[in-house]
Amino acid sequence: MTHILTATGVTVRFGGLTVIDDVDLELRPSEILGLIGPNGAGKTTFVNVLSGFQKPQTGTIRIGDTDISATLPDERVRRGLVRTFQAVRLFPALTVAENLLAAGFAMGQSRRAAKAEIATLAALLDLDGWLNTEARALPYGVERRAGIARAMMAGPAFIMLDEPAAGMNHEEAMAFLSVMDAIRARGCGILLIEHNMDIVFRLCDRVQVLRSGKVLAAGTPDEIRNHALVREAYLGSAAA
Ligand SMILES: Nc1ncnc2c1ncn2[C@@H]1O[C@H](COP(=O)(O)OP(=O)(O)OP(=O)(O)O)[C@@H](O)[C@H]1O
Repeated sequence: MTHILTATGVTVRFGGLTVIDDVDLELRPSEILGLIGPNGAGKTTFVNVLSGFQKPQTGTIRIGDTDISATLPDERVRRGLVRTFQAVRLFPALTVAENLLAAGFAMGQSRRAAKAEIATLAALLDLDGWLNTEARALPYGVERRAGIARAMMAGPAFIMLDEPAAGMNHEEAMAFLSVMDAIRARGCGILLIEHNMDIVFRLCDRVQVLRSGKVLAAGTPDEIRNHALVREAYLGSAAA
């Protein structure tokens, strides 16, 4: 059975401010869904809700038919829903391999199983030459790939990436495109928060646009690129 990640009717208020207003979202296996919108639109807050770090006022999160709305972040990871953060949070004094091993142990994997997974992910994410480097010494793009590898140690069905290409140079951003394709090829659905529209339009199967906590538009990259409201509200002349 194909499980879909579904969020329905999510609303989040901070004091009197509604930052997410009745938002729905669906993510399928092997799909890359872009979540875009201006600063403060509510993208990170929405990922916090999906990952269990933010309790919404209303709304339901499901994987397949299972309602996971009441579960804690760790439980969601065990159910196959993982995320990365805008700031990569590796243990700085541990090597990349040690960081990944720690993530495997946290999932209850044996040393042997974790090491096999590390080898697979290192090849997938082009980390082979970096496994014995301390996290604090990693170049920026490599550090972000290591953060994704750590999240992938859980063997997720869905991964949510919060601005994974922020601060990457052009070469790193292009390498990042093939990393996303490799993750998708494993059957993993990807929710991608990204400000780089070149990356979003190249990678995503569908794009959902948030503005002021509401869904402004949703569709294929072509539909979004040509959507009058989106062009006006967000893309401006950059979409031309
Ligand atoms: N813990 C909080 N308490 C109060 N307000 C918050 C909190 N977290 C976020 N906000 C507000 O909620 C709104 C949405 O913020 P959020 O970070 O989700 O937007 P975003 O779309 O991810 O923006 P960016 O692209 O800048 O990361 C903003 O107005 C922000 O100031």
